[in-house]
Amino acid sequence: MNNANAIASAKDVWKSFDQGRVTVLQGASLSVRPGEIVALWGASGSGKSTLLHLLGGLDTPDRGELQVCGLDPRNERDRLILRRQHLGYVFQLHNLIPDLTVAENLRVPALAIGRDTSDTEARLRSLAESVGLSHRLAHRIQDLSGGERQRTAICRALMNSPKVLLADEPTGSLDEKTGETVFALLRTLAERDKIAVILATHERRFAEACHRIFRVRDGQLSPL
Ligand SMILES: Nc1ncnc2c1ncn2[C@@H]1O[C@H](COP(=O)(O)OP(=O)(O)OP(=O)(O)O)[C@@H](O)[C@H]1O
Repeated sequence: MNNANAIASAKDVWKSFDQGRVTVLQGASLSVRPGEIVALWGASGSGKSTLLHLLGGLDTPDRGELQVCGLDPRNERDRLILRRQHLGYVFQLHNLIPDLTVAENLRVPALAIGRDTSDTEARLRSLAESVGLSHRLAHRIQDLSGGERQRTAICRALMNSPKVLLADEPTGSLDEKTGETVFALLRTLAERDKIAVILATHERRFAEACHRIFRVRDGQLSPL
């Protein structure tokens, strides 16, 4: 693929932990276009989360190049812009604030960038509607089902209209049917809103339902 069309890319990325004793990524490369959902598929411990963390600027590589929305996640200033405006994260454990309501959780990212209140309210209502959560906006997270929590987490990740969504085993804590619903939602959002979704999963069936699969093995990524 022509890297010029990539909204996110990694080139020959290396990452080790424990003063180099554990080498996880050994020349990993990928590129992702807007509107596609791409799977990082591999066994537990293969380095899927590590790569997502590097792309999201949550950690830095030992070497190699990274690009997300034309910015460099290795650079502190770019990282801040990426986190606030261009990137959304969805994790296996949703990381929502349990005592707050769905609507209150969704306001958090908008508050962080000082978004206008009426704009925020319109956005959260439209997102909640698109994932079937309109009737839950006033409910606290702790009173929701696992699937509803994960759908809330997806909405929260989308509040600031990111161009790239990093999803780390987002279906991992859900039962089979709910997992499928959440996955289908991510795929629809990618296609409808032209968001690039990078999905880490060890489940082959979800990987196969993505537009493209990168197998993560021996520290490298190979397209399947
Ligand atoms: N901060 C860290 N310090 C030391 N080792 C780490 C650290 N983060 C990750 N690792 C190790 O790197 C390897 C890859 O971890 P990573 O979480 O990226 O794998 P994964 O493919 O996402 O696995 P899973 O599917 O189980 O989440 C593992 O062996 C893990 O123990």
